[in-house]
Amino acid sequence: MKVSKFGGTSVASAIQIKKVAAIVKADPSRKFIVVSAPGKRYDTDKKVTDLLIELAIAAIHKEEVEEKLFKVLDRYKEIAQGLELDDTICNVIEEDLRSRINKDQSILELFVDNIKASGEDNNAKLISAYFTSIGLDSQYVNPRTAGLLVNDLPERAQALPQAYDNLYALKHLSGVVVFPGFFGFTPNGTLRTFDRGGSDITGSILAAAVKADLYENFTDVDSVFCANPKVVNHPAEIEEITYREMRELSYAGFSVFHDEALMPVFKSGIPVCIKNTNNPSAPGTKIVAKRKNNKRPVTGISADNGFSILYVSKYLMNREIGFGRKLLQILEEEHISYEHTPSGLDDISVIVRSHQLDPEKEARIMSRVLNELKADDVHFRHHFSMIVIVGEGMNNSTGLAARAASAIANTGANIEMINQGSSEVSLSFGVQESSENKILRALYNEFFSAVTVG
Ligand SMILES: Nc1ncnc2c1ncn2[C@@H]1O[C@H](COP(=O)(O)OP(=O)(O)O)[C@@H](O)[C@H]1O
Ligand SMILES: N[C@@H](CC(=O)OP(=O)(O)O)C(=O)O
Repeated sequence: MKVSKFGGTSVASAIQIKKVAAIVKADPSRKFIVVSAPGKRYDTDKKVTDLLIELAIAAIHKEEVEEKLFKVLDRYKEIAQGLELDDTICNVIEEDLRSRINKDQSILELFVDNIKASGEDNNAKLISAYFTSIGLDSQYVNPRTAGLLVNDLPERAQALPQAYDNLYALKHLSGVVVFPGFFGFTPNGTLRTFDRGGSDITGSILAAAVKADLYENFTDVDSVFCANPKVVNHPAEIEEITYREMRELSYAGFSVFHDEALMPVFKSGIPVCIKNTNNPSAPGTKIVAKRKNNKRPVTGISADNGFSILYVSKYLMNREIGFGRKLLQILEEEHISYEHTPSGLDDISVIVRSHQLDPEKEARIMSRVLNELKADDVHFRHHFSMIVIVGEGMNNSTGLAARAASAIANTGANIEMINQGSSEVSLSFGVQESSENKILRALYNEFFSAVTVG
């Protein structure tokens, strides 16, 4: 039995949803269908989730919401018409959305999460109605009724252990189950969404809970590529990749699969297959515990921007017991998580995602580091990208860091930071954001050109 998740691009229009139905019909073992909100139909289009965020913000600011509401409703109407569904489903969706907008706004994150989640919730209702209309025995299942329990982190919820036992019971439902991705409920009934792109997480939780044989993740590309196809021309396809490699690459910028979606299936040993809704006969990419083919040291190279560096120097830092702990504690108290901490004898840098910072926070942190840690120098630098080279074979390969550094140097770009992950499956380079794409292309040429990918 399979859990099949269809991403935003796969459910963005009536034409796409017809392809989904054909895929589901073609294989009776596809019992659990997890769906996203309608995504982009073309490059400059807006995802319904983004339209819903705009709607929620307008409501919070007491602005006129009707126009924004109709932008969302029109997407569903166009889909319903293309699928030849009558008005009933659109009326259900409009009523649902209006009731969410009229909810209490005293806790803003709760209000926004509730509106955001309607994207997948209403799409699941619509897709189930369509399946039924074409004679496919199907039912929409609500995550609350099903017991998808999560902790109380707004926009970043995580499943609670109890969720897996609750969802196991869905195995006994008849027909195809259509399940909305992206959100769950706390034990006291509060709706919480996962991180953006989090329908992948729902699919993984469900696959682990019902002990699926395979978790299929349908998207708009034939496979996971060795590098972002929007930056590198025709990158090589990856046939098989380990959970560990995929998590490193997803976290560092491969937007095709959410990094947090790997843990539930990894723990249960359920293989994942990334497939293309527009070309379902293509074999796709398998994510597995152990790869057969290890002939190349590097499996993929990813890049992501939006990083800042906190630089701290103090003479004799190496002799001071607890300096690193105190520094990280200051960040902890500002609710900032960190990515890397490369250090020298008298200095340390902390790499953080820039979206966690603002000018006041930065000023507070710098002042505390100067006053409490008596640092000689402290400052923030912004607009950095992290380029990460990943491969299970890297720990047995000599000279790889030198090859990477020289490929980067040949682009004329400066390396601001190098970090070898402790697991030795990854090597990260901090570079200026403006050099990101040319470095990614140079590294791709260094490690992949003229090599057969297995
Ligand atoms: N290394 C990669 N391999 C494949 N796709 C990638 C990679 N890096 C970025 N992408 C992008 O991820 C996109 C698919 O992810 P996403 O837009 O989240 O799809 P969905 O709508 O199915 O959730 C692809 O269209 C592709 O442009
Ligand atoms: N719709 C949500 C969740 C999601 O997973 O979407 P997608 O499958 O389009 O990445 C978002 O845009 O974040």
